[in-house]
Amino acid sequence: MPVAPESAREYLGSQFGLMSRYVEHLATSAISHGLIGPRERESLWTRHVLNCAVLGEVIEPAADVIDVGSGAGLPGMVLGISRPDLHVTLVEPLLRRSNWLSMVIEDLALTNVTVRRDRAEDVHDLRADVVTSRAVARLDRLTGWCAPLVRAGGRVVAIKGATAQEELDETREELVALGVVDARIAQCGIGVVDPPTTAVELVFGSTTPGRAPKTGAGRKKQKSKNRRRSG
Ligand SMILES: C[S@@+](CC[C@H](N)C(=O)[O-])C[C@H]1O[C@@H](n2cnc3c(N)ncnc32)[C@H](O)[C@@H]1O
Repeated sequence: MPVAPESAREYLGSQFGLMSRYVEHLATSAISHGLIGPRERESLWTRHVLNCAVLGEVIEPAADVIDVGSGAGLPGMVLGISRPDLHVTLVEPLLRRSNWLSMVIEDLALTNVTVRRDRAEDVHDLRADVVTSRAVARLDRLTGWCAPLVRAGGRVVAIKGATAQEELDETREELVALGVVDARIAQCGIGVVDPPTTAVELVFGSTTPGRAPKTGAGRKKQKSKNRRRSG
């Protein structure tokens, strides 16, 4: 099994044992099922688990979290394990991945993590204080999917690489149109992971965010529907 760095033991405290079991699943069945590349095996603890666990630094106690595009549970499963106070829903559309996630939840007996097999944009009945994601889509597209899942005053927290600021600058207009009232970049895990994890935090206003405005054909369809209704 991949050897955990000392910082993992210190950082995770009482949750270290459970996280080690999750890493065992990542290093075995997640690789054999093609959810994680075999070359990632030696860096599971640093590039994946700790990189995601430190995101907990910007998530308030007992928050409801939706993780969009969880894949092998990154960052959602890691947050659910490292922070048992959170209630986490993993949204993942692919059957093989969502089945694997359910199997891990059962094996670890996690009562605060559930899986929803769906695309984020097709989820209409869930809202959370924080919507997380890593490596799923560019910020404007991702926010279009995530905004309807955020409670009024809540946040999207997306792990991004070194280009976070550039992506934020390029998409600012679209983000404002989607209801974002404040955007900032957080460095998480200073002294725990090197480099620290860069996260973009998008704060939504006090009114509930809606779906992305319809364009072209969608708008026309809606107009003619309205005409039929009023006629
Ligand atoms: C590159 S993987 C990243 C997985 C994981 N977040 C990580 O960092 O390792 C992207 C994941 O997003 C999922 N995905 C793609 N489109 C999605 C959508 N519209 N809604 C939710 N998940 C989506 C894919 O199935 C895939 O598991």
